[in-house]
Amino acid sequence: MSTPVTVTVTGAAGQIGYALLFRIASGQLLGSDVPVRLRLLEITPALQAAEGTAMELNDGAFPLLASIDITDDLKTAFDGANVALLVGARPRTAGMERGDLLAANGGIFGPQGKAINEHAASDIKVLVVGNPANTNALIAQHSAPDVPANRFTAMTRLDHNRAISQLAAKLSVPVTAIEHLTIWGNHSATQYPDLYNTVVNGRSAAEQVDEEWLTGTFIPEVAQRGAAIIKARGASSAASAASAAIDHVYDWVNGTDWTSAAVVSDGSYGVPAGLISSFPVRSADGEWEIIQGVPVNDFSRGKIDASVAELAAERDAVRELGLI
Ligand SMILES: NC(=O)C1=CN([C@@H]2O[C@H](COP(=O)(O)OP(=O)(O)OC[C@H]3O[C@@H](n4cnc5c(N)ncnc54)[C@H](O)[C@@H]3O)[C@@H](O)[C@H]2O)C=CC1
Ligand SMILES: O=C([O-])CC(=O)C(=O)O
Repeated sequence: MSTPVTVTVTGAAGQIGYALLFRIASGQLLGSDVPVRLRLLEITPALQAAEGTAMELNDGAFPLLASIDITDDLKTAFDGANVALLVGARPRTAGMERGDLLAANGGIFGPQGKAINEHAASDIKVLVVGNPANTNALIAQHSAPDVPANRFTAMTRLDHNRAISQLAAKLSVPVTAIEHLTIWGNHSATQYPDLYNTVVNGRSAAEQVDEEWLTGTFIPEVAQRGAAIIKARGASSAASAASAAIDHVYDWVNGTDWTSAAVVSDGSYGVPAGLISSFPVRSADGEWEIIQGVPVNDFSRGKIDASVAELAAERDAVRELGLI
């Protein structure tokens, strides 16, 4: 058994937290031989609910769960953290303008980034799940100038997994037959799931589906899947979001040849350096690397540019608000 890894989860009493914490405790986040210390950050009124979740975690008698701390204090939450899952965010409510949403989230992700800068372990890895995830990650990253920028990531793995599932169903193949799928851009309705570079049983996926399905069904259904889940369930995706967060961190720590993650752009594929955008990535030795040389055709170029333009507009808006 290795030494325990400290994992901080914000918004721990929320829906995603409830699905996520049990999977972390069971060893699925880091590996079946890695003990974890959980730090649960919540706002003060939700501390009691977080205590309830902690009671249930204890009742799971997980062999890998070394300790659980519950707090509303940022320093306590991030002190010595090796992995931070930033799930808690301010949701958009009726009548709220986009600027208000960004400002409210700046008030959460700015101080959390600062606390990570000051108190987290030197190997800290951050995954932002709370929406708008890419721009919340950008705010946190800018508030942590001493942490390497590439430690801040945002989640597009749920979109990636949704796209794999939709394609597998369409082609009547198992999900394991699908390789090299990429989500580009923002975790929003402008995201672009790219089938031109996706390979299924050794052949291009785009060649195995008709163009009408690709543009008229697949792309919008992947991009709007979150809204479809809200309509059907009466609540937003929680277990699937938690599952994708597990996949993202597991692959970051343990390595993968190809997946999708929103990482800080180095200018690859014409995405302005500094934006946190989804790319095809691989991971080795605990570091994401943007996969180079993926062909981008004219159709893909237009879709990627549109999503990246939205990210740039969000960046400009938070810059105007003084959040970065
Ligand atoms: N990137 C992605 O693919 C996905 C992102 N999401 C986003 O994840 C976020 C969480 O979703 P749910 O768990 O369903 O929401 P939820 O509303 O059930 O839970 C959020 C929790 O965060 C807490 N919270 C709020 N502000 C906080 C702060 N400053 N510090 C610590 N905790 C705080 C709340 O008290 C609440 O318990 C939302 O922003 C949602 O839009 C959801 C699904 C997919
Ligand atoms: O819109 C939401 O809160 C949920 C979300 O991001 C998704 O399901 O992709």
